[in-house]
Amino acid sequence: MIQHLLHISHVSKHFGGNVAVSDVSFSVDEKEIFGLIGPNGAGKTTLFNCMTGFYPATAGDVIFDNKKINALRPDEVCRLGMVRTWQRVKPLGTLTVLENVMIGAFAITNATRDAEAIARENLQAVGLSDYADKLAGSLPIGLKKKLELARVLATHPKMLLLDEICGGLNHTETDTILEIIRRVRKQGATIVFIEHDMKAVTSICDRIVVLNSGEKLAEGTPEEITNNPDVIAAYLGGGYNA
Ligand SMILES: Nc1ncnc2c1ncn2[C@@H]1O[C@H](COP(=O)(O)OP(=O)(O)OP(=O)(O)O)[C@@H](O)[C@H]1O
Repeated sequence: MIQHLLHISHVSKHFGGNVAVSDVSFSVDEKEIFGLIGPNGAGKTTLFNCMTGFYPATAGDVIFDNKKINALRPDEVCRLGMVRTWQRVKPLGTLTVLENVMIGAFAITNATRDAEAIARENLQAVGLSDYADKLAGSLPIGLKKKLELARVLATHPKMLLLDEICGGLNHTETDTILEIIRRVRKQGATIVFIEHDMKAVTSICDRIVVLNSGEKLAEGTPEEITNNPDVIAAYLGGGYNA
């Protein structure tokens, strides 16, 4: 039976007088790849921050795996199985690639040997095994994004929140990341994906929510979203060709 793994219920986030997210509700099912799209400043990252304990929501509830997680800290949310990547990837540059991924693994084990084994497994999963001993700071952006994926995968998440994981990548790098995401879903994870690259979004997402000025503008399949006149007017532009 398909179950909602995540339920966002009437979530709002205000920064003083600035309403960044306004009364947004939607649900994500187990093993879905779910897209969160919208113009710059629409509130996508703020919503991720409210979901993962980095910001308290001003109003509303975040229910993950049947638990209300509004008041939890980011590390507590991570231990429950929801983990995020950052739009601007910031690995610990003076640690090796392996050590960076081990930090993720320490969310699920205290044993260094186990953390190393989990880290190596996930470096292999993203194709970074050959870079294990390199300093993370020395990697180009495409490999840093893969490192970011390996780090969150090492926490063995039920749900991954990916914030522009394809941002700044070329087509080949994007395709590789999308292939990894498909594989991760096949292995049982659920994915929420913030992305501006509409080709990537429509090729990988089962369903999409569109935010605009903090409000939910539309929800549907990629086909419904790319043909929605309100979404075309607010985000995709008149020249968009579904
Ligand atoms: N810490 C903060 N303090 C004050 N305002 C903030 C803060 N974080 C975000 N905002 C504001 O909230 C609104 C939504 O920003 P947010 O970064 O969530 O949008 P976004 O959809 O992720 O945009 P982008 O696609 O450019 O990343 C913007 O007006 C932004 O200036």
